[in-house]
Amino acid sequence: MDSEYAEALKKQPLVNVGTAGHVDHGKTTLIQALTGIWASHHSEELKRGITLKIGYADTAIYQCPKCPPPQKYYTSANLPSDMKCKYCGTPLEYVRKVSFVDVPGHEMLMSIMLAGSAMMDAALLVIDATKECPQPQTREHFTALDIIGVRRIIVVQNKIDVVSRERARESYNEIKRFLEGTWAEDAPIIPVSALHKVNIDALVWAIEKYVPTPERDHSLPPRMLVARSFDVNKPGTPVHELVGGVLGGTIVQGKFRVGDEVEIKPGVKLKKGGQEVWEPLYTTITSLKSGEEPLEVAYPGGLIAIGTELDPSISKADNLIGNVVGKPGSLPEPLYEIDLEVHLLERVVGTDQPLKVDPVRNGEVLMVNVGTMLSVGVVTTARHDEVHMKLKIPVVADEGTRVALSRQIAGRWRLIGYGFLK
Ligand SMILES: Nc1nc2c(ncn2[C@@H]2O[C@H](COP(=O)(O)OP(=O)(O)OP(=O)(O)O)[C@@H](O)[C@H]2O)c(=O)[nH]1
Ligand SMILES: [Mg+2]
Ligand SMILES: [Mg+2]
Ligand SMILES: [Zn+2]
Repeated sequence: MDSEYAEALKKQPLVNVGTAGHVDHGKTTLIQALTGIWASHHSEELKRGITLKIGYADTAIYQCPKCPPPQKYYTSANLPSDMKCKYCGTPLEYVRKVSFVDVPGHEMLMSIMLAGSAMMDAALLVIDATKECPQPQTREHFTALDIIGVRRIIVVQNKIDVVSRERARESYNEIKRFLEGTWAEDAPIIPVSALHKVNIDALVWAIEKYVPTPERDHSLPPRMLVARSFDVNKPGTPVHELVGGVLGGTIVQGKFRVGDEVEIKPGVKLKKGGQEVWEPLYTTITSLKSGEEPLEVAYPGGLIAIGTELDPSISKADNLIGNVVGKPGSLPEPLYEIDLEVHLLERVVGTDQPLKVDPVRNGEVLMVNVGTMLSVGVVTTARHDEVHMKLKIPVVADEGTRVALSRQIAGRWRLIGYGFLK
């Protein structure tokens, strides 16, 4: 391990754990129990009590070297101020930082869940023990994790504070039956109360056991998926004090350094001779941050904020969501048309009653999720599993990348399958 990476282990999370699950099952409450942070703070989210955007919160995990698991585990959310074990008084040891990516469960917000899952190394599938399992978005998010390739999950059976012992057992059996015969059949199931912070140490233990920090090849050309973008200047800031646009996202490979030249693709939309075209942006990284921690070099893991010299009006209000950041010349060309090898699900799982998935038809409009990019396109040819589409917003991805496909059914986008980019 090089010394720069050893330093990064102390400063930034190097693993992302996401949430998944039906609306109101307690995903954001669980992230708060783990991190101490309410990750869903936009005014509209607070007003409506539902998560609308991708949320983030980091936590640091500590352990007591003397106590057994799960009691030995602590997080930033319950760290004693004297940094000593509350059972035996031994000074606690730092283990690692973990970043949590919180997604909405509402059926209307499936595209945001798909973008969020592009950033996850593992997921917590949160299931409300008071409700029969599976609920529609329990099924749909579970399928999405499979499609995006997040095949490391911990099932969190939540709200055990409000169920009888009998219902808890029944709920456990429903979960077991739901997972039976799937890739997640042996996933651990941890009962908790996110609201009352019961058994959270057992969940931290499961995260330590089942979600190791991924080993990555840091020599790959760097790439970041943009999940947020901002103008961080307060209104009325004098021109000479303005700072450039900020991009928030997760690095999927390689590492970025302050001072690096970068390209951002597909970039910004322009009109040229009546045609909409996207022009890449070029800029220099002026700062890097993981949470509040300034970094010289940033590795995959957590939400990294990249400060740039871009005109902040370009990056304001999440304008650059879905873009990919890399070294100039290293990113694939934006694709305005795509060829896909399509694999449809047998059933639409996000509806109340699962429906059969009809084949892809010529002329129909599909929603396409690639990384954090959301686009829609018209199918121009569909022959068996070969589909050609014209996209409204171009996507930037390598050959072989998995693309999630959704179709409007009764006014809602429903996941129907995936395709490989040819
Ligand atoms: N009794 C009880 N209530 C809980 C628990 N966890 C969450 N809740 C409540 O369930 C409701 C929904 O919680 P959220 O954390 O917003 O659920 P969510 O899954 O993030 O919801 P969306 O993001 O909108 O899908 C809130 O009223 C929480 O207080 C729990 O362990 N016990
Ligand atoms: Mg939420
Ligand atoms: Mg809610
Ligand atoms: Zn102890």
